[in-house]
Amino acid sequence: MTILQTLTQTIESRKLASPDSSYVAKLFSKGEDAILKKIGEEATETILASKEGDKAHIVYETADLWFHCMVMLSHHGLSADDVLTELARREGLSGITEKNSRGGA
Ligand SMILES: N=c1c2ncn([C@@H]3O[C@H](COP(=O)(O)OP(=O)(O)OP(=O)(O)O)[C@@H](O)[C@H]3O)c2ncn1[C@@H]1O[C@H](COP(=O)(O)O)[C@@H](O)[C@H]1O
Repeated sequence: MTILQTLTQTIESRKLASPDSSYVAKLFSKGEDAILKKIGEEATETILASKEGDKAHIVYETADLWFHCMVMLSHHGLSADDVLTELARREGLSGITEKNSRGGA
C-alpha cells in the first residue's frame, strides 16, 4: 500500500472519531468551510515558501497543502486515487496534446 492509500484510510477512519480525539476528526466536525480555509492558508504558505526558495520548507508546506486537499477529497467521497487516475488519463493524452499544439491532427 502506498503512503497516499494509507493516509486515505487514516483520514476516512477519522470521520467516525470524536472531534476531541484527533486533528482530522476535529476538522471534519467543523465542516467544509474550515477544510477549505486550511487549503487557502496552506496554498499561501506554499507560495511564500517557493518565493523564499528553501527546499525543505517548500516540501514541508507542499505536504501540508496536499494533506488538506486529501481531507477535502474525503469530505466529497473522493480520494487521492481519483486524482492520480485523472493525471494518468492526461498523461495518456499528452502525445495527442503535443501533436495538436504543433498543428497536427
Ligand atoms: N499529514 C498530516 C498533517 N499535515 C499537517 N497536519 C496538521 O495541520 C495543521 C497545519 O496547520 P498550520 O500549519 O496552520 O499549523 P497550526 O497553526 O498548528 O494549525 P491550526 O491550529 O491553525 O489548524 C497542523 O495542526 C498539523 O498538525 C497534519 N495532521 C495530520 N496528518 C496526518 O493525518 C493523520 C491523522 O491525524 P490525526 O487526525 O491528528 O490523528 C496523521 O497520522 C498524519 O499522518
